[in-house]
Amino acid sequence: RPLISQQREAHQCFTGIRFLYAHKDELHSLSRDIWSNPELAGNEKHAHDRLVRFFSQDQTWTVQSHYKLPTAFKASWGPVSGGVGDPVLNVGFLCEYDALPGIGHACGHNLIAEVGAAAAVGLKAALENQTELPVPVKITVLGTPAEEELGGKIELINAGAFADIDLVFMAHPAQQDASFHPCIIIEEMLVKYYGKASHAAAYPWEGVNALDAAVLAYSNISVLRQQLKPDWRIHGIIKHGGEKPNIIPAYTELEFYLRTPLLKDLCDLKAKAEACFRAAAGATGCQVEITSPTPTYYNILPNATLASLYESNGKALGIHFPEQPTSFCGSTDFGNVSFIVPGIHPFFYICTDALNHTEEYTEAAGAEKAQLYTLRTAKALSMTAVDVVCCPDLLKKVRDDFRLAKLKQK
Ligand SMILES: NCCC[C@H](NC(=O)CCN)C(=O)O
Repeated sequence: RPLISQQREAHQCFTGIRFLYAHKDELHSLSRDIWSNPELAGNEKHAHDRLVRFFSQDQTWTVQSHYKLPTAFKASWGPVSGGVGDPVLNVGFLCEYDALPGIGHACGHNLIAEVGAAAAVGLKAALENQTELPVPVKITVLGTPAEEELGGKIELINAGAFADIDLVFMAHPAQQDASFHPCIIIEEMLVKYYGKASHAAAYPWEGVNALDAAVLAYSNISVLRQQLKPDWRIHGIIKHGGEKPNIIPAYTELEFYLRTPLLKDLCDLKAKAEACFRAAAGATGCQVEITSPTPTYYNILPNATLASLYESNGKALGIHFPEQPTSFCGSTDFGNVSFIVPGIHPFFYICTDALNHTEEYTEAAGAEKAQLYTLRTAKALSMTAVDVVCCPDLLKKVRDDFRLAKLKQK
């Protein structure tokens, strides 16, 4: 690229970084407030209102609260630069903000909200007053609730919220920095056993024990696990196990998560798991009902160009990317987004060795020392967005990677 374009781009990045540095306390207070008021999937009212206020205070953002879902929102800015009538490039940033039952922000979604908001306002600062961008650029921030459960992004996809977005950026706290980690497919299974109550001492022979069915189901799955491929996962809990020791349980409920890297493997795993659940019903004489209450979360599609840009920008900011990042074997509804819009979902270190979904991670996600890493991640995302909006060749490569990654899934 001509030197003049590179210099202009470097200047834009610098402006974005300086803006984020100047607003670091405000950004920390945003995530700290969300962290102090943890809310479960679909109930993130406080976080929603806080983020809506954050964007509304700058009147250049157009903010839609309760956008398509009660606790989702949309904030849009632009378009800026480009010729009148030119197609607009709409750059999306995602904020998650749901917490976990009992342990608060143990997955650091308060920091995801901060990263998404910070990267968006950083990009806006970088692009403001630009008159020579190759295409007009618009920024859209989507508040995407209910990642830990329900699949808020999938509902937003189905409601058309991603239809006009061209690129999508978010980042997730973990144990290490990684520009890409695949995240695997997940399907939930809810299993209900119906038996018959009876006095457990006086007339046990009259009862049909739904807890026995649940225990057998749990054991069947544990035995099955020995024969599964190393990268498949199946794990669950007994959600309802009866009322009282002297009442033979007439009803029990289990919730299981099934995960595989490939969709075709998920079908095999589902069939094996169902056989385990039905066998437990047969052995105990219970009726069984098996459902999948939430939509399937897909694996994340890689985008090699975005990942390599993110790594270069991250390294320039001091981020260390291990050669072989240890695997984070979780799942996310961002996977579904990655199938419809080119995007990136890097992971970032937050100055702790604690593991996600533990109380120690909750502590770390609210700590001051996570801030340097969180804002550095936001800066790397903004810089990556600047690279793509300033260089049509890169945008083309990003789109080519997206098409190729989808083809490889078939
Ligand atoms: N019911 C969906 C669970 C998703 C959950 N996601 C994560 O832990 C990663 C991001 N929060 C999971 O168990 O993988």
